[in-house]
Amino acid sequence: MKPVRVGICGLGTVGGGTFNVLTRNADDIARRAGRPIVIEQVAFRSLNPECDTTGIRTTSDVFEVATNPDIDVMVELIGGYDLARELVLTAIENGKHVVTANKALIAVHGNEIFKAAHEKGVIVAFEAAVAGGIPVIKSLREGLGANRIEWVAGIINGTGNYILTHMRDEGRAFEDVLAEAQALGYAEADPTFDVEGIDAAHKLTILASIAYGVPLQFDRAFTEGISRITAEDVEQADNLGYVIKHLGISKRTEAGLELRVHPTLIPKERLLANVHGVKNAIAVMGDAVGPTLYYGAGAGAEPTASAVVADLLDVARDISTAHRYRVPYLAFSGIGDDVNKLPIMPMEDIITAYYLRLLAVDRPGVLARVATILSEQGISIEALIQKEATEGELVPIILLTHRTREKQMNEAIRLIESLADIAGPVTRIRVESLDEQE
Ligand SMILES: NC(=O)C1=CN([C@@H]2O[C@H](COP(=O)(O)OP(=O)(O)OC[C@H]3O[C@@H](n4cnc5c(N)ncnc54)[C@H](O)[C@@H]3O)[C@@H](O)[C@H]2O)C=CC1
Ligand SMILES: N[C@@H](CC=O)C(=O)O
Repeated sequence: MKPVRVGICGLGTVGGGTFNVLTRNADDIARRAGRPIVIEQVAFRSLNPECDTTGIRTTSDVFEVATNPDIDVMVELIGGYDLARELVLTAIENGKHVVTANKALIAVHGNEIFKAAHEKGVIVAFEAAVAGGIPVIKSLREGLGANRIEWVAGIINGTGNYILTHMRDEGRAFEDVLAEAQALGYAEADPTFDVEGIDAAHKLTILASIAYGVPLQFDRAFTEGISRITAEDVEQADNLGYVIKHLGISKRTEAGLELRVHPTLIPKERLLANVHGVKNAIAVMGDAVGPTLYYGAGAGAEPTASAVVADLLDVARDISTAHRYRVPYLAFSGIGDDVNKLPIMPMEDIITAYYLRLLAVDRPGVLARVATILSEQGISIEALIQKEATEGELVPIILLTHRTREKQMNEAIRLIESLADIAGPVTRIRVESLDEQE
């Protein structure tokens, strides 16, 4: 059968991995796809020393690939928003299928890109955009296609989980572990995307769109990163029986969809609490199947390449089918008026339990004043740790609350921070028991 001809744009971590996996496993891939998948052209700024491009057409102009009539599928691995958008739209305009690992691109410009692809009858596949090598998009789109999805929750940033794991287990400094994750090729070009939760919010936006059949709404996601987590929080969470993980959480509720990314206390015995290093794990609850869990490498050259090449295999199989019969890539059906109108809930309406850490002046009555504020907001305390005070020092007070509405907690924190006995901002970490979820 006629080969599928691929053009790769970008030969960095993922581009290099994709090039090497496609080359090394060419025979197996051809057997699985029913036809060979060949690299026709590669565009890069500087050659990746791990890739032997001998005999392959190369260029420094990515648009040469997007417009090359000898190419069936363009693989976008340059990253970023604007140039990648222009490149992908050019490839679509030129009738090419597109495979990308670029979650920023899909989360922010996906609605426009899918509309263009739908009109042109081409495929835009993006398995590698969420959770590296874990086939969670395929699982949601196809394996769980019979289910009404109730919630999706998971660790979806490998760099962040790598940092939290090594800070906890080895007591290492944040910056030191981040530099290591960058050297290993896990981090984004701008690592603030990893540590401030933006990358995870991109991924959660994509997962929610597929899970519930809603348009991509990155601008509605609540996003908080791990940069303010201290060693003290990690230790106190441990004392209370919890582990701090950075989670993306999306739940279907009667009021709409929750879409939130933030550090979270999870009970130590939960599966997600035991996912370490660069590994990601996503739990999905379907009404028919119940809870399911997807686990594996969330970043890195060849794990991510595994997902990119899986998309190429899908494209190779799908292009022999009329496009209206293909599994829709984004939501439930074509891009049009029939999209699901489930609203994204305001963060103020989210209900969860909280871990609070405050620094208090050691004076009689301070705890009573804090407890009164919480009680006046209808918030009850589940556990409390107050450390011994040393003369003249501020005392950390750790509180674990029962579930309450975010709006009430915002007001309680505002009032606590205004007390003369309290120094500095209150640290708040949300708690997910995941009880009803696993
Ligand atoms: N590194 C990882 O583990 C993962 C990365 N991704 C995504 O994959 C994409 C690529 O990421 P990495 O490979 O890590 O980045 P990278 O920075 O290692 O590679 C990007 C490559 O594209 C090249 N490039 C950029 N603009 C170009 C242009 N105009 N013309 C030619 N070459 C150009 C750069 O020189 C670089 O070699 C990003 O969208 C990223 O979010 C997704 C999953 C995992
Ligand atoms: N920077 C990302 C790469 C994969 O998506 C991460 O660390 O998860």
